[in-house]
Amino acid sequence: MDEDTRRRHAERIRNELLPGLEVISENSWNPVQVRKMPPGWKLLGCGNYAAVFSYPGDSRLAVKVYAPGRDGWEAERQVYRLIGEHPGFGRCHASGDDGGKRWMLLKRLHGKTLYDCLLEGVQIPEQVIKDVDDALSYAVSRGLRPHDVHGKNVMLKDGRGMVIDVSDFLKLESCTMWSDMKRAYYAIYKPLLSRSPFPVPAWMMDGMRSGYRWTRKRGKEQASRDLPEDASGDGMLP
Ligand SMILES: Nc1ncnc2c1ncn2[C@@H]1O[C@H](COP(=O)(O)OP(=O)(O)OP(=O)(O)O)[C@@H](O)[C@H]1O
Repeated sequence: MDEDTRRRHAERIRNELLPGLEVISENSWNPVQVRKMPPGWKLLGCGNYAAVFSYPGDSRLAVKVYAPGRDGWEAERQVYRLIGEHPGFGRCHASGDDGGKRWMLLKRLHGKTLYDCLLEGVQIPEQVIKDVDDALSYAVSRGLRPHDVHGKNVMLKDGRGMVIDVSDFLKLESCTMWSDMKRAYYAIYKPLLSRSPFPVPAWMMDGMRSGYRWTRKRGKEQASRDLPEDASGDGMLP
């Protein structure tokens, strides 16, 4: 995207979207809420930190606006700068902080998250796993540490996989979510579900997520107990 186009989009976001927009976050463990939104802009989704909108008149673009009081904007900008252009990731074309309203103009991603594929019984090809592996190796080669890569943060589009959330890639602690996900894919999904996938009920997905969260928490507690006393600071934990 050239500099003029970038400036034009930034002005439109500044003048048309931000003045009529109210995104609030009550806490960091629940999705933000959009209280007010100007006409013509449509909500694509809410995370715990930010809301993402479609860009009127251009289906290749999306605008992410962070809720006041939620950090992550600076780190996410930095990660996108380091990633540059790669088919396994989105892209940030421009960003700004206008009177505390922090936004990013992103490449809009069209597709289905792996979580939704399971819920809807959509087949997840092995290529997705390979694409995400490639993307994460590339991220590591750029000095990043992939973090929080799980079924809701990986998208399937035309048989290919893409990582949609890179906001935690500067965190120092290691994260096993993607290797756990891959293990489940090869041990359970590929032999049992990949040939004739069926919709996995939401209650079962929620049960698996809770079980997984509980196992991770137990693992971390165990690891912290196993550390020698002078090495038990949080930064040492996996
Ligand atoms: N580039 C994009 N194109 C289309 N939709 C997107 C894009 N980025 C995010 N979304 C949608 O917006 C939702 C929220 O975005 P995202 O997960 O990045 O927010 P967040 O607050 O940073 O997330 P988290 O709660 O994981 O920290 C996503 O679940 C997805 O539905």
